[in-house]
Amino acid sequence: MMLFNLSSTQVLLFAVAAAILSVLYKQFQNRGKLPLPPGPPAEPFLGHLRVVPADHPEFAYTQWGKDYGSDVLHFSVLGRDIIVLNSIEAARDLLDKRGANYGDRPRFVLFEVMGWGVTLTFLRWSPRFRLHRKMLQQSFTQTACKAYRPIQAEEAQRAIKSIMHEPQNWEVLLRQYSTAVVLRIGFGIKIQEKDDPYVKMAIDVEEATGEGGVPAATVIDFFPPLRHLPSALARVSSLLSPLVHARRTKPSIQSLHDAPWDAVEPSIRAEKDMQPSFMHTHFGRYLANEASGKANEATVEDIKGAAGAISIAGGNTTWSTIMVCILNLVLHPDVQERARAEILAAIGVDENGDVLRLPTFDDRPQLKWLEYVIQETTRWAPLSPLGVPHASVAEDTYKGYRIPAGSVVYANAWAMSRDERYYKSPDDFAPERYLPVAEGGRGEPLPDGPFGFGRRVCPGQYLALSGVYILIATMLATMDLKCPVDEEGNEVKPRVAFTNGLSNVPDSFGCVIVPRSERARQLLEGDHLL
Ligand code: HEM
Repeated sequence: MMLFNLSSTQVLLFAVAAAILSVLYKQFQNRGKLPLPPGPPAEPFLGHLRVVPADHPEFAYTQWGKDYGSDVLHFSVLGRDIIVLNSIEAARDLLDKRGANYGDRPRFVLFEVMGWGVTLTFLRWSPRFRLHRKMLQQSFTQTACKAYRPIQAEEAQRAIKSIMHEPQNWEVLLRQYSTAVVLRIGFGIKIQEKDDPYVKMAIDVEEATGEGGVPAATVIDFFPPLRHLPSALARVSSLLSPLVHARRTKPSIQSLHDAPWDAVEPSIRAEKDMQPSFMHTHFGRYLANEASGKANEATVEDIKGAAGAISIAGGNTTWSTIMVCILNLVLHPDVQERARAEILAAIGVDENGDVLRLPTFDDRPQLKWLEYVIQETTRWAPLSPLGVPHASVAEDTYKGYRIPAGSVVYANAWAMSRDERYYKSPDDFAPERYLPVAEGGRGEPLPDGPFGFGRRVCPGQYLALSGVYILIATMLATMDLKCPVDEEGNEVKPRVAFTNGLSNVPDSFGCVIVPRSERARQLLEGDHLL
C-alpha cells in the first residue's frame, strides 16, 4: 500500500512479532501460578485492546466489576497486564498499605510524544522521582499552603470583579484565575488582565491532555516503536489517531513548560524584580550553591520540571473543579441558596441583608455546607476518573489472585464514587449525604479517591481545595448564579457532558452571573484585601 514505506512496515512487523512472542513467553512462565483477577474474555494476542472502550472506559470497568463480582479486575493488552481497582478498600490495601510496590508509573509514551518534560506526574520510581516528590510535597503541605492564601484571595476577588464587568466571559475569567494562582506560586508571574498568553497556553494544554485518551492506554504506550509510524497511517487505523493528536499538540505543551521559566530566569539570575515563588526558592538556592562551589542535588532541568508541574498539574484541574461546582450550583438552586445563607450568617449582613465583607480563609471552618458542596463536586465527577495509572514493581498476591510485576494499575475513582455500599443514589448531586445523621443528613463518608493514592497521591490537594473554596465563597457572597433564559423566557438548563481522557473537564455551558447588590459591587471593587 502507498501509505507504507519500508521502515514503517518493518516497525509494524516488529511490533506484531514482539507482541506474539511476549504473550507466548508469559503464558509459559505463568504455568501453575495463582490465577489472575477476573475480567471479560480477551482476543488472541491483542488481548483486551479492542474489548476495552476508548471512550470513558471507567464506565465499562465499573460494570465489569459488578458482572464478575470482584473489585479487582485483570486485563491484558498486547501482553501488558492491567489491573483495575474498583473499590476504596482495594486501593487502600494495595496502593496505600503496599505503597512501595505500587509507587511506580508505567511509561507514558504518548505523553512523551506530546512533549511532557521531567514532570513528577510521569516520572518512574527512581531517585529523580523521590527528589521531585520531596520538592513538591514539602511546598504544599496543609501548613505550607497557608502562605499562598493571600494570592488565592486576591486572585479570587480579581476574577469575580472581572466577571462583574464582563459576565459573558465568565468561563475564561475563571480559567484566568486558576492559571494566575499557579503561575504566581510556581514562577512569580502575574498575568495580564486581558488576553494573557499564558491563559491561552493553559487552554491549549488542557485540550491536548483532555483529549489525549486515558493515560498509558493507547496502542503507542503498549508498543513504543509505533511512535515512529507516519501520521498518515492514522487514516488506516483509528488506533493510531492519538499519535496524530500528540504530534499536533506538542508545541502547546512545550510552550507551557518553557515560556514561564524563560520569562523569569533573567531576573532571578540578576537578583532584581523578583517575586517570591517556587522557582525563586529553588533556582535561587541552586545559583547560590553554584556561586559558593557547593553541590546541587537538583539540576536546572529538575527545577524547571517541578515548577512546570505546578502550573501544568494545578491550573486546569482547579479550574475544572470550579466549573463542575458552578454547574451544580446552577442546576440545584436550593444547594446554592443554602451555601449562600451559611456564608451570610457566618460573616454578618447589614440592614439590607447584604454581606458585610468578602469571605476569608478564617471563615472556612464555619462553612460546613460549602465544604460538603466542594467535596460532593469532587465525588460527583472525579477529575481523573481512572486516576493516573500506577505500576507495580514486584509480583504480588491479593485476595487469592496474582498481580504480575510491572502491571499498570488504575484506581477507578469513578467506580468508588458510585459505590452503592456507601453512597445512596450516587448519581445525584447531594451534599446532604455527608451531614451527620444527628443533623438530619445521611452520614455518608467524604469521598476518598479523587486525589489518588499511596506514594503518588496528589501533592497539590490542599492548595487545590483552598483555591476552589475561596473562589466559590467569594462568588456566592457577591453574585447570583442562574440558568440563562431563551427568547420565550424559559430557563435553559445546562447540558451535562464531559471530555474523555486524563481530565474529566465539563463541556461549556451557559450561566448568568450577576452582582447581588450595590454593596457586593463595592466590595468587589474595593482594595481592602490587598
Ligand atoms: C481539584 C484539583 C486537583 C485534582 C482533582 C487532582 C488530582 C490528582 C490525581 C488524581 C493525581 C494522581 C494521583 C495518583 O497517581 O494516585 C494527581 C497527581 C498530581 N497532582 Fe493533582 N490534582 C489537583 C490539583 C493539583 C494542584 C493544584 C497541584 C499543584 C501543586 C497538583 C499537582 C499534582 C502533581 C505534581 C501530581 C503528580 C504526583 C506524583 O506522580 O507523584 N494537583 N492529582
